[in-house]
Amino acid sequence: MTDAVLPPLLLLGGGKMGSAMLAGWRERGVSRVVVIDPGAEAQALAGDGVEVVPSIGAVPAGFAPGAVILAVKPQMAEAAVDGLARFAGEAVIVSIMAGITINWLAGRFPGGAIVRAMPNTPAAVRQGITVAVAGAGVAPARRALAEALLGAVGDVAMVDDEALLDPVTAVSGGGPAYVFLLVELLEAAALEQGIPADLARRLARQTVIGSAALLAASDQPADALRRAVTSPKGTTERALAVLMDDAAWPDAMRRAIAAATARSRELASG
Ligand SMILES: NC(=O)c1ccc[n+]([C@@H]2O[C@H](COP(=O)([O-])OP(=O)(O)OC[C@H]3O[C@@H](n4cnc5c(N)ncnc54)[C@H](O)[C@@H]3O)[C@@H](O)[C@H]2O)c1
Ligand code: PRO
Repeated sequence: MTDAVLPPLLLLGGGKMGSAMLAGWRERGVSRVVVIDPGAEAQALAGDGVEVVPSIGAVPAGFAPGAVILAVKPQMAEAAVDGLARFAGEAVIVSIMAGITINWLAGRFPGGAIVRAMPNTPAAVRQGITVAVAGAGVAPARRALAEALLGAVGDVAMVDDEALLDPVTAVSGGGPAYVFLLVELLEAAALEQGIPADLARRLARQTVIGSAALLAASDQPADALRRAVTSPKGTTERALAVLMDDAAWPDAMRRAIAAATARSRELASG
């Protein structure tokens, strides 16, 4: 399905994630996209078959999208989807909003085919990973279209259990933030050890970029790649002993993921 011709699309919210996905659909040769976004910045998305309108009322008359993608903040979902239900007869509804459940969406798109998904920002460079779940009774062709739209920006895993979306949001949805924090912390620690600022930044960035590329290119798991860096009685062993002291890093990561998972569930309950 990933090479299939994409139908006209309606995108609600052309912010960070919406615009990243739009770039992927453009690469796949989508013919027409209407983006609803009242923000001035979204105007930059217009051109080459993409129209940007400020409200649902301004969607061109007769426009019949094959999919409606919901990419506004969960807190504004209620107001933002008002008036969109009329598209649900023809279109699959794909939501990427954190914590917004299929049940909630079914209340706003009665009888609609709904797919709930959680992508991440590496989608902007087509290196994302999205986990998605289709609502009950979504026809295979609509499910496949949703998968193709999400697959335009990276890997996709379809699952059957919607409850998985909360920990997925914590792990891969927010995951890039934890990696970028690592870059920030590495840079700060380098500065503290007297490395000049421009070199500290270069070292921190390229270490994470290079490590990710090595992981991608290698057939070895992460722990083997870690061991390959860690010489017995060497410097890395000393550093890892600090990070793992009292299970500091494992414990912090466990608590962080549990906290984000709980927040995703909170968003779901309103
Ligand atoms: N940023 C991430 O890492 C990430 C990852 C996965 C999922 N998500 C989900 O994607 C959604 C969008 O997040 P984002 O980071 O792109 O946010 P964002 O703030 O960058 O984008 C939201 C966009 O919605 C627009 N908007 C506001 N009100 C609107 C309305 N009534 N109608 C249409 N558009 C409206 C804003 O102008 C903005 O451009 C959220 O629900 C979030 O949970 C985000
Ligand atoms: N960003 C969104 C949030 O922080 C969802 C995952 C990544 O809520």
